[in-house]
Parts: sequence; structure tokens; C-alpha cells
Amino acid sequence: MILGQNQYGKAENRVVRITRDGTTHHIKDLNVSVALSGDMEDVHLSGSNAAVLTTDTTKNTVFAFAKEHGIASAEAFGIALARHFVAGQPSIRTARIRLEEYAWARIETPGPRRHSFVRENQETRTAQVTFDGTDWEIVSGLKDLVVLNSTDSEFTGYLKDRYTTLPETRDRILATRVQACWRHASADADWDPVYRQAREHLLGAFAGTYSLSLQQTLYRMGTRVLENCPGIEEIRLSLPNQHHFLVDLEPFGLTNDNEVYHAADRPYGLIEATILREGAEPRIPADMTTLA
Ligand SMILES: O=c1[nH]c(=O)c2[nH]c(=O)[nH]c2[nH]1
Repeated sequence: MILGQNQYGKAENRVVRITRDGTTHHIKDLNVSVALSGDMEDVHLSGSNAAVLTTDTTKNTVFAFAKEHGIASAEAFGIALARHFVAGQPSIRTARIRLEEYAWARIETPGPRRHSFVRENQETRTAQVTFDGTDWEIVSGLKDLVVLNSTDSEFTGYLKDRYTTLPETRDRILATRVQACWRHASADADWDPVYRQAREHLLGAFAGTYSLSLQQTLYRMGTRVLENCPGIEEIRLSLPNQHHFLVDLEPFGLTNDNEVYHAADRPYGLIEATILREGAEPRIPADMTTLA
């Protein structure tokens, strides 16, 4: 038998690089897949690993390069990595780096602090209209509104039991994919302006809240919408906590001052709650994914 085309590497390294320029932060968010090929007959045929640069090393290299070289663009980052793998190991003849870059737009907030972002072109607007011949129920909303604060988020003081390992943090990334449904008091409203206002207040409260937990941020987001949109009676929010773990770069002799993160996609904390006006009847179901 003959060994045909083969390649190996670590796929889908989700690297987030924050660059802090005073109170203005910049973000680069990539999904990087490394595929190496070269003198790999032995590892397949005899089991010798002597020519193998481990997939684990390729992953570490992605995160270390994010720190050392920064991420100017997907192409520049891919070029630096490919050159490193091919130049660094005689057994590696070809490196193919595939990159996806996720675009973030800045959420502009009053004041000098600029560390809030919204993922571009993600969200979907939703609506559910119910009429039983007498009564109307109009629930508007959105889903997949992805937002991120690169600072002004901490999480401390929580319960600890024998299974708790989470370290307390006074500075973390807070990121979530907002799903929101809001119920209107009447079937007669200016739907588009109200949608725009609700969305703007969700973003404004997310960006403007110094967060002690995602639960607290959620409550502020819902409250801000009710305070500013008098025609809305009730709002329900479902916020997956999209964890960003600080990468340990110490083994490579590098510091990580909240600059390089691994964006983990699962499992995720799921924080959900309804905020209502006093006297309003709770009608949006807890499992509102059925609505959106
Ligand atoms: O904002 C948070 N709320 C939690 O309930 C929680 N739990 C956890 O592990 N991390 C976080 N973060």
C-alpha cells in the first residue's frame, strides 16, 4: 500500500487579540486552522514521531504569535505562521493556514472609554403576532446580536463549594450573543422606530454598564429598554456567556496582560431573565427560543 496525500495540525484555534491603546481598545478575532505536511511517512508507517511537530505546539504557536507579532490582518498573520513552520522544521515542507476573521464594529459610548464592540451582520430581527379574534399579542425581538466588552467586567464573591475551581477575576472579557423578546402593550405602535430604540438601548446598556456579573448586565439592559420605550410591557433576555479564557503564555516566556484570549464556544453559561413593568403580566414564555 502507498500513503497518499496527508496533512495534520490543529484546526479552529479561536484566538482573540485585544490591543489596549489607553482607554481605546482594538480587537482582532480569528479562527485559525493549521495543516502541515512533509516527511510524514514514518509516523504513518512505522509509528516514529521524530518528524512530528505536535498539533498542540501548532496551537500554542498561534496564541504566542498573536502576542508577539499582533494580528495586523488575517493574511499577514497566516504568512508569519506558515513561514515559521516551514522555516523552523526540516520535516515540514508545506504549511497551509486557513483563517476566518470575524468583523467587529465599535459601540460608541459617551466618554473616553472605548472597549465595546458588536459583531457585524449577525443579528436577525424577529416578531410574533397572535390574534384570537379579540386580543392581539405582539412580541418583537432580535437574536444573534453578538457583543463584547474587553474590560469593565469582573466576577467575584460567588459561592464556593468543593467543586469550585473558577478563579475570581477583576478584569475579564464579557461577551454574549443576545436574544431578546419584548411584548408591546398595544397592537398599534411605530414598529421600526421602537425596534431601533430597543436595540440601541440594549447596546447602550451593555456597553455602559460596569459589569459585576452577566446577570447584572442583563437586568440593566432590560431595565433600560423599559425605561426608554413606554409601549413595551415586558422583555425577556437570553444571554449565553461566551467565555474568553486568558491564554497562559508563561511557558513561552511571554506575559499576557489581558491581550490574548481563547474564545471557547461551549459549554457556555446561559443567563436568562424577564424584566417587567410593575403590574404587567408575565406572558413571554421562559423558553422563548420557540419565538425567535
Ligand atoms: O457573569 C457570570 N455569572 C455567572 O453566574 C457565572 N458563573 C461562571 O462560572 N461565570 C459567571 N459569570
